[in-house]
Amino acid sequence: MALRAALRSRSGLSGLLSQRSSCSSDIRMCVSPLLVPQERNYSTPPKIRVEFDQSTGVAVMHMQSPPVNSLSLDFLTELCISVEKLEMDKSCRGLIITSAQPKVFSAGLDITEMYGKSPEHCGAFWRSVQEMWLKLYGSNMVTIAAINGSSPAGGCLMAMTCDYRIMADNPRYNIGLNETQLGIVAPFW
Ligand SMILES: CCCCCCCCCC/C=C/CC(=O)SCCNC(=O)CCNC(=O)[C@H](O)C(C)(C)COP(=O)(O)OP(=O)(O)OC[C@H]1O[C@@H](n2cnc3c(N)ncnc32)[C@H](O)[C@@H]1OP(=O)(O)O
Repeated sequence: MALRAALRSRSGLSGLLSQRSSCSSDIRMCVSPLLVPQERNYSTPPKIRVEFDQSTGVAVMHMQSPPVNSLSLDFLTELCISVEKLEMDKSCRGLIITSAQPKVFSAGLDITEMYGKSPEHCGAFWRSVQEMWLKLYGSNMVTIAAINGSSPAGGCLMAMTCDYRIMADNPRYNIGLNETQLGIVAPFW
């Protein structure tokens, strides 16, 4: 009940979704082995910003990777580490994922990760995709995708792994799986 109330409160969804076409502890990190080699590059701004409200137990994760929050290896690694850190904080019971970019929740997998890369990089990339949806789908937190923009393909996958999805009511925003149109076949898991 408290969580539901919290989600309706100022840190909740109404504010996030009202942005239609323009948006304007000490925890020891326990990072999965898959993520260890991918340390954050501190010369670039963070792609994920997390606001955790201790009083409500709800965290809001803002995806802020311009222009379209495409899911690159770096982005996914940062996202997974953020989820893991929140997961370890038992006072965090709810997670809202949303976009800080105008008009786009996430453009899906970063197309530039899919060509001209070494087999090792491709392997790491696809593992990070798998890690992302496993982490969100298996999370103990109540997870909500506040979809405040278009969310094709991998963006849709990310939303689907959450417990709840709420999408801004704007006919310009689309969501769905378009892999067949693109000629991409998701690898066997
Ligand atoms: C629980 C179940 C587990 C099993 C899972 C099985 C299912 C697997 C599904 C997961 C697989 C997913 C595959 C993919 O995700 S492939 C990526 C597919 N994505 C797309 O096709 C989206 C393409 N983009 C768009 O439609 C539009 O860009 C947009 C998101 C609607 C935004 O439109 P807008 O007009 O605002 O912006 P632009 O189109 O001008 O784009 C701005 C710049 O961003 C670059 N861009 C866009 N999308 C991507 C991308 N995906 N990767 C990399 N870069 C991207 C675009 O090129 C522009 O760059 P520029 O300014 O340099 O030109």
